Amino acid sequence: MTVLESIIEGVREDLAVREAELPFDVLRAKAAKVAPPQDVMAVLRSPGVGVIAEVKRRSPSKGALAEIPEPAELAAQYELGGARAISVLTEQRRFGGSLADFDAVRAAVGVPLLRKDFIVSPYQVHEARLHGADLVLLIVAALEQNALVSLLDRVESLGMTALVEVHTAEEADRALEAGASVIGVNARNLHTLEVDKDVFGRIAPGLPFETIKIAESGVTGPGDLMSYAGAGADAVLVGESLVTSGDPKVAVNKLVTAGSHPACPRPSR
Ligand SMILES: O=C(O)c1ccccc1NCC(=O)[C@H](O)[C@H](O)COP(=O)(O)O
Repeated sequence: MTVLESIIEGVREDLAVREAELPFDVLRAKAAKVAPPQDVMAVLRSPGVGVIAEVKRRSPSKGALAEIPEPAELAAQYELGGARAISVLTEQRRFGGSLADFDAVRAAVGVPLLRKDFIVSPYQVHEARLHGADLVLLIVAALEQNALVSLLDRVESLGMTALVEVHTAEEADRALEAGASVIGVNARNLHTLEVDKDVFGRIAPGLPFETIKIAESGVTGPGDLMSYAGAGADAVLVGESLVTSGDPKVAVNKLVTAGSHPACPRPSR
């Protein structure tokens, strides 16, 4: 079993518990009453290379990263530093996240929020909406094509935006066939955990100009942002280097400053 398969096995077990506690129909009805999501496409198309800053306590690849006793405080620092959006990991077993973290962050910041989890069921999409998500991650490697199409449609039917994550050219083709408008190219192979920062540069130039392109993982500072920008990134998604920085506001702001510098190559939208 690969790392991704084992994560999903745990996600399905935890999901079954939540479904038993709050039936799908009740969840859907509650989610329908939540204030509508933000126009994430407009935010992601704004000038400069954006930073999506992640609340990430631990990971299968690195183990414990940061305690983050107050995710709301971390997120507020990200927002003050200029993050364009914030990603909150809600998977508990491997990443130490939760929907309670998501709620705390939602209450603390105004920027769009990404529910970063291993979404395999419509239940999780409505759950994301119930908790105020604007963006939902869909990982191509975790989904059969029919499921990808149907979850993407569901995310969009609820007014949210799907960040469709790929790691290979074949997965990028599947994402485009499914109708993805925002594609994240993850440098991390979720089966082996190997990080290859050149993957973005191999895949992104082949994507349509109008597709929003997000470079995920392995960003350690402005140099990485600049090189992802040179390969066509509209935004970078950063976790580890921010949560371990000691000063997340400054660390985000260094990236934001690099992404808005006139010398930073970026798509003119
Ligand atoms: O981070 C991991 O080890 C990991 C392992 C298996 C599945 C997903 C994983 N991470 C999710 C992410 O995509 C990253 O949290 C995100 O791109 C930020 O990456 P980084 O800046 O390298 O923390």
